[in-house]
Amino acid sequence: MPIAAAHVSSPAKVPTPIFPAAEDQILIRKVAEPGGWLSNMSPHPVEYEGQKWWHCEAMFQALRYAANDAEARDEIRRWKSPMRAKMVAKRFRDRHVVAPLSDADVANMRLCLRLKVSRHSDLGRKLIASGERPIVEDCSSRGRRVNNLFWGAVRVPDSDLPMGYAWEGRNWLGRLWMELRQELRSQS
Ligand SMILES: Nc1c(N[C@@H]2O[C@H](COP(=O)(O)O)[C@@H](O)[C@H]2O)[nH]c(=O)[nH]c1=O
Repeated sequence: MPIAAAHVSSPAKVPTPIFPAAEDQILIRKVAEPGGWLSNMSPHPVEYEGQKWWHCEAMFQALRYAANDAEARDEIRRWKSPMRAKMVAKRFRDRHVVAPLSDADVANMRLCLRLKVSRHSDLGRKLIASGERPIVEDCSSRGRRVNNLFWGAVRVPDSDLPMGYAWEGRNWLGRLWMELRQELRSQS
């Protein structure tokens, strides 16, 4: 699927959703933690249009740059450390053709997750085996920043709820994983 150069748009100015925490939820936090295989920082290489990426994070960050912006894309692709790739990507941010947190950014994230499970079939099986468990990128320790509230969610204490807290955030990463799980299940 070719990636069209997308155009800069801002995320919709609508209130951030609040949703319940569930006892059986899978949390995406650090790679070494149980849900870490769902993180874009996990060491699962992906391939796209003949190029190999060490992890989804680098590919995702690079897709914000034009396909012919070799300087940005190649520099991001060099780094085996996902945090390093993410930080290096920021150097070129004035050349973004895909605006962070835009619809095109979400579409790119969807593509990264698909490539990850298509190359690592064990992850696809693990995803299906997770049944209906909600998947949430837990960004609580990183604070209420706009990107955290977009890709993930943060805990909001609420002593009236069974878990003692709810989530605030759009949780796009978790939602895209749940969408892919549904799709894989319907194909299996
Ligand atoms: N910001 C962050 C993580 N969040 C990840 O960063 C990506 C979004 O990048 P951006 O929109 O540029 O902030 C996306 O993969 C999201 O899941 N993860 C981490 O371990 N540590 C971080 O500090």
